[in-house]
Amino acid sequence: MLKLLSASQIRSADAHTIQHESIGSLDLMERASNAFVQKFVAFALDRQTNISIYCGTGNNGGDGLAIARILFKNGYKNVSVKILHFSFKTTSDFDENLRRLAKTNISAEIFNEESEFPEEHSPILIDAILGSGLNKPLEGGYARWITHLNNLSKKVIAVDVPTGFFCDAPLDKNAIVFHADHVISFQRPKLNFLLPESAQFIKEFHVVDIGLDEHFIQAQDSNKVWVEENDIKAILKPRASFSHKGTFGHALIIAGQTETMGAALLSSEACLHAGAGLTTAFIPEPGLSALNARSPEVMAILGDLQKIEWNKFDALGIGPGFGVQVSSLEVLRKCLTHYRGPAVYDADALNMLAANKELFNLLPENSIVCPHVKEFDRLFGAHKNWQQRIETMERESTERGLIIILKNRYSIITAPSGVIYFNPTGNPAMASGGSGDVLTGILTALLAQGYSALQTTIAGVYIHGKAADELVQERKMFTVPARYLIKQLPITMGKLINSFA
Ligand SMILES: NC(=O)C1=CN([C@@H]2O[C@H](COP(=O)(O)OP(=O)(O)OC[C@H]3O[C@@H](n4cnc5c(N)ncnc54)[C@H](O)[C@@H]3O)[C@@H](O)[C@H]2O)[C@@H](O)CC1
Ligand SMILES: Nc1ncnc2c1ncn2[C@@H]1O[C@H](COP(=O)(O)OP(=O)(O)O)[C@@H](O)[C@H]1O
Ligand SMILES: [K+]
Repeated sequence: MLKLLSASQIRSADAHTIQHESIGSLDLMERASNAFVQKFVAFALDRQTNISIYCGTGNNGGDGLAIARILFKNGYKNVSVKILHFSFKTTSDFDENLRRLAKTNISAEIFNEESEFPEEHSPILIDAILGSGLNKPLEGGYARWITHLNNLSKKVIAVDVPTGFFCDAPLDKNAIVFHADHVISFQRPKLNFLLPESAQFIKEFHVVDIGLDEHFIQAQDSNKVWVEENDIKAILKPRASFSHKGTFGHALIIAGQTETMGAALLSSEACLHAGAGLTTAFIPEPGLSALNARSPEVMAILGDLQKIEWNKFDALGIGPGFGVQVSSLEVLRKCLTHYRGPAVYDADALNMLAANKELFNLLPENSIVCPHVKEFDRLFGAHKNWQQRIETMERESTERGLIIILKNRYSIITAPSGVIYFNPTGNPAMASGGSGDVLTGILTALLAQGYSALQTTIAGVYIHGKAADELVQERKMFTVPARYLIKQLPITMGKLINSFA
């Protein structure tokens, strides 16, 4: 897991690295600029392309000057620099890079706040005006210039952070920000990149390593972490030689109504594919032939609550397509009063918990709840922004001992320990009904196999997104309907098993 840092912690990591690694700040800037260019080159632009680099006079601007020089050295001969000299203050590394730039043939023009906007013929703009040093919303000359540059509708690649974009403070949707097609950011993703409010400012971000001291970073006081593939490899265990279906637990999926039987089929089929030893689906009778036709491996209990032997099951997943009518509520109540094992609460189970707060208070510790944003707000009340939601889930997880997954592009997981996990996998090809039902199946399967609730959640959310990423990257699928996701699960999980663990 990688600790996520605030802008000021990154600044400390910069300073620490400079102090303890016998590297000067200028060399660190050169390293950062080289890392930027290496990523930039991978975009495979024609080297004849005109590129305008807009620089401020701080260290982000210093990066921009160094990037101009390094791009030029890499064969990009049509690079020009425009310096927005709006402040008397310059940093020494900016000054030194300006001296270095003067020794090249790269054209550089200087503008002040009142300057007329120059003609802009380059299709590519690099934003090195302001970076993580932003300390207040843009106004005056910066606001005027950024509004103008946005109106040009060029391709924009930002250095570290787009100008005007706060890394940590809640984003204002009316903020003036230099809209970026790509951000090439240093060392760590910034918190706000991971939240949906950033989408109006940033299309895609990339993180490049600039060699800051990782021991120092990992020792910082931050409760936010970025999950990595190795974390999942450390969780998932290979299947032992003499194992049998009993080894991998019996999962009960409670889902589906006549009109939403698909949700029950998807979640129970996902449970099967994610490795539960036995899967039983509690469904209404009209779904039986569909279940048998689709997943003959899955057993069924038809509609009658009395038939459920609660202590027979090692894991429970309840909610997908289940409805919120009286009979469903009765089943949910029975789960909360009669079942003591690990469980996943999703979809309609969450809607019923939202409407019946006394039941929500019965959720045992270490239960997993996995709302999407609407379910989340139904459960915990309306929120103004995603940072508020993170605060709520952190508080609810620690106070109630729950594991909460707030599903999104970068799904957020909070644990009773107070740690907040950000999941890196997943993509917009998954954005269609049924994807969440698959996640419930995966989580229930992992619980049945004996993984702890936290291990289950971190691994399950990762595997879910990773399966979709593989289908998009390897099979070039434009959309990933849930049933394709299910078929991919054993393959994705197979790749994540470390057989020497
Ligand atoms: N040694 C280091 O600290 C390194 C820094 N790097 C770069 O340095 C950047 C941070 O540099 P700086 O701290 O110099 O800051 P910036 O270059 O982001 O900003 C420059 C200055 O502008 C002023 N400012 C902030 N918000 C403003 C606003 N709304 N209106 C007007 N002025 C405003 C502040 O005084 C700030 O220090 C990073 O984003 C990264 O690009 C990299 O070169 C890596 C190494
Ligand atoms: N743009 C996206 N990027 C990454 N993951 C996505 C995206 N859109 C949807 N997903 C994932 O798909 C799932 C959708 O869940 P949910 O909204 O509950 O769907 P449903 O209830 O229709 O099955 C979540 O796990 C979510 O993280
Ligand atoms: K920038």
